[in-house]
Amino acid sequence: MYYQKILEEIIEEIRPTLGEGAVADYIPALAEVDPCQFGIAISTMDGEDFAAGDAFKPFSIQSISKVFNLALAMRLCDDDLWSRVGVEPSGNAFNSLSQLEYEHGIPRNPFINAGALVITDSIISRSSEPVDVILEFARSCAGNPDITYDEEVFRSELAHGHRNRALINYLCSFDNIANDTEQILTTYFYQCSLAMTCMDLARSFRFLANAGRMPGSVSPILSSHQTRRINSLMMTCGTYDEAGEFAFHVGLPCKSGVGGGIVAIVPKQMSICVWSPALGPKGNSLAGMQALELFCQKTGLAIF
Ligand SMILES: NC(=O)CC[C@H](N)C(=O)O
Repeated sequence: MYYQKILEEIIEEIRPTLGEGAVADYIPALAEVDPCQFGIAISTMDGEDFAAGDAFKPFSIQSISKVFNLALAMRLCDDDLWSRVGVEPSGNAFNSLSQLEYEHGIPRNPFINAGALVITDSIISRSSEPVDVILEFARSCAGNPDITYDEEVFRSELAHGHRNRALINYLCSFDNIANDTEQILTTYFYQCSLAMTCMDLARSFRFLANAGRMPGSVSPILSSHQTRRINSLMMTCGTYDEAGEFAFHVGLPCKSGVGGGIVAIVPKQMSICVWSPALGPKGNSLAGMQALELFCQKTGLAIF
């Protein structure tokens, strides 16, 4: 009940600021979401779940899906990835084009859009039905067979994803794409449109807090070495050009999405997901970041 009380306290403290910031309107379907919603969920290593607010309401996970995709790609073709995508924070917006030019088509990391497109491309090279494979992976991580893609969000992004289309063509010009660009975009927009709840996401990412293994499961999803690498990338690159602020104020590996969700990992203890759709200027949920900071202050949990 200790954690439940903390989550309730956080909601009370956050409530006056809900709605500050702006929803991501460059994807029209996301512009219609009520900005004042807020949910938070925790799933611990000993199998306890805690939730408050809108924690059971599905939302568009957007770039949080890049963690699923990186984990899948590391399972399928780990060694091939790191010559095609870097591991440094970009210091630029997640959808920036300019850095690709002077870095010769090698995206800085797998969590900016250019890097995620390369990762999706590598999954397509190894699987005949990538859209199904990604959905099945998300469902099995969450332990929820009802998770689906949100077709409206998918179609909205497919129709308006001009920057991603520019990025993939640019990557092609540097010979860093192996498959059909429309198939990669379709797969990427589907993964971004996954609709999941805070509770689904908190459960899904417990393997990242537990050396690659879901608590209670015998078969690991990733090795402990691979898991450490994903956590490191989340810490340094998971919230784009705000990763320094997150490390400073929160102190946990985090991954955000423009749907307003943020997942955070407390190694060996739990996975946390917060969601509130209104974003700050770097594309991260404002209330979500505040909630994670409050959580770490109240519990003293942090990796340093
Ligand atoms: N940061 C994000 O969540 C961005 C994901 C979004 N689908 C895009 O490609 O722009």
